[in-house]
Amino acid sequence: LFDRNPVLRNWPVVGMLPSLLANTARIHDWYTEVLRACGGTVPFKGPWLSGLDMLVTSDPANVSYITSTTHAAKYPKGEEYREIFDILGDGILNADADSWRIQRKWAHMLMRQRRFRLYVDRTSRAKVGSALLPLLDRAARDGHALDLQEVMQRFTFDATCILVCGVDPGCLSPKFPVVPFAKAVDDAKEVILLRHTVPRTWWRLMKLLRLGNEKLLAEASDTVDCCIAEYVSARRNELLEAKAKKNNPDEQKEEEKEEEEEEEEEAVDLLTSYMDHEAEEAMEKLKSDKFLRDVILNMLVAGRDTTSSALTWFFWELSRNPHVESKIMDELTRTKSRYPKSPNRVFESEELNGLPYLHAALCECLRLYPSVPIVHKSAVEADTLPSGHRVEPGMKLYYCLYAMARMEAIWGEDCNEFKPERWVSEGGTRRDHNDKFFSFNAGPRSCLGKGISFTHMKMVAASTLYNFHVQVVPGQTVCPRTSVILHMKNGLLVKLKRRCN
Ligand code: HEM
Repeated sequence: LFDRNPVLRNWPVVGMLPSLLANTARIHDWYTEVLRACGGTVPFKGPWLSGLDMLVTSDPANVSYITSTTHAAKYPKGEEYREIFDILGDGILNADADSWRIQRKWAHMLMRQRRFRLYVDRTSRAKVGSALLPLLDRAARDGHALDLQEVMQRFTFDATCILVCGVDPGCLSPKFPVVPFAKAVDDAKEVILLRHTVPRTWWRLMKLLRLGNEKLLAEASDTVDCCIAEYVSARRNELLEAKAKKNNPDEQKEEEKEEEEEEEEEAVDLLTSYMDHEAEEAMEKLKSDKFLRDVILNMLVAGRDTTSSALTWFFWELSRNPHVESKIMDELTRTKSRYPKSPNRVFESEELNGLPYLHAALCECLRLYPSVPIVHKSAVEADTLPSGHRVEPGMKLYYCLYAMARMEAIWGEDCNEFKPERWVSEGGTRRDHNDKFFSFNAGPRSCLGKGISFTHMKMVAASTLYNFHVQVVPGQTVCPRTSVILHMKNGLLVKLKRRCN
């Protein structure tokens, strides 16, 4: 089949690698074409003895199987993934087995606490009101074009840093400053992508010698370590001071008085939650500097680019579907602001819960543009997938979510269209797409930040749309970049116009 298949040819010795290399620049669309032509699952053959063989699938039955509670342990991230993403240390994104289980348990517990959820609501609202809207307002008054992708990346870097470590790095300032921490994370991402395209022995050698891209990665890693160490030590000192105050009866009384006056419920970032947790004994290992460094970096990586990618594609789709924008505006204008005289309306988290059409439009955006377009797994034992394909121990498995969204057999003839109605039911949002919507992964390794990301996305989308009309500058080529995250290749230039509400 493959030898005759025009989209994926299996050559002697080099296998299917030439086809892959020829299509790297449009990898997601190419995988879509290949998977359509091959019925949804295809064994990819790399060059002989290269270890590049893998099974690529967009079959929802396979993905449900691989991610299910019963089978997930047979399909971990694996050693190779851990080595490529070594900058993530032993963090949750990189971990398997017991290490993953313990981290997942604690992260899940701390992220579900009311004080953390309050912190997410308050800080994202504050960031939208104090940084995002003023920046858009200035661009609207000056009439100059902005790269919306850059704006969204800067917003989510700050917002995620704030909720993870309680520090605002100030990326989203009018002059778009270079923030070493953010730059280091970006540099690391680029080099990690390149590691996927060269033989392992080659980049291992470069790493050992600290040469070329590997030198850049090593420097980025040093910067990340340095910045996080500062955050951790600052927070430790603050907590020590707070504890000392608590032990001093006079100061404690003063504090209680202040707290009564403020009458605001406590809200804290994730780092403080880890350090301040009552189960001191059990948490001792989890409070080490190395552990906290890995938690911070993994959460930051998990939360930042995923949310900004979704928001950028969302505004692009609205510009192509004005009827969807009108429906969202209808929904937004039906809600009443508590501060009608404020020049920039920032939505409150309670208001965001009552916007089913906006929710549906964001789900539809994540269906067509899954922020993580390809998810990697590796098999630990022999198995047969629901599609009938055989899996061997050590085999790599890729599931392509971008391709899955574009399969008529899965989403119907209109699969390529942006249709929020797919997600609307009489009672609100439809829940019956769980068997084919995997943008937040599924099963025991499903995304822990889904709720946070919806808070961020809705806060940004509602507040931006309510105050401004976002006009995409015509004549741009909009397509995905070849990256582990579904960024736009050339960014998205927009102009803003203030709305008269
Ligand atoms: C639109 C936004 C987001 C999308 C589409 C998304 C998607 C995903 C996906 C596909 C995975 C599985 C990745 C894999 O196994 O390789 C994942 C895992 C994860 N996500 Fe998200 N994510 C988003 C936002 C966030 C945010 C804001 C946070 C937290 C700040 C977060 C925290 C995590 C964590 C901790 C995991 C690892 C879970 C585990 O392995 O047990 N995510 N996410």
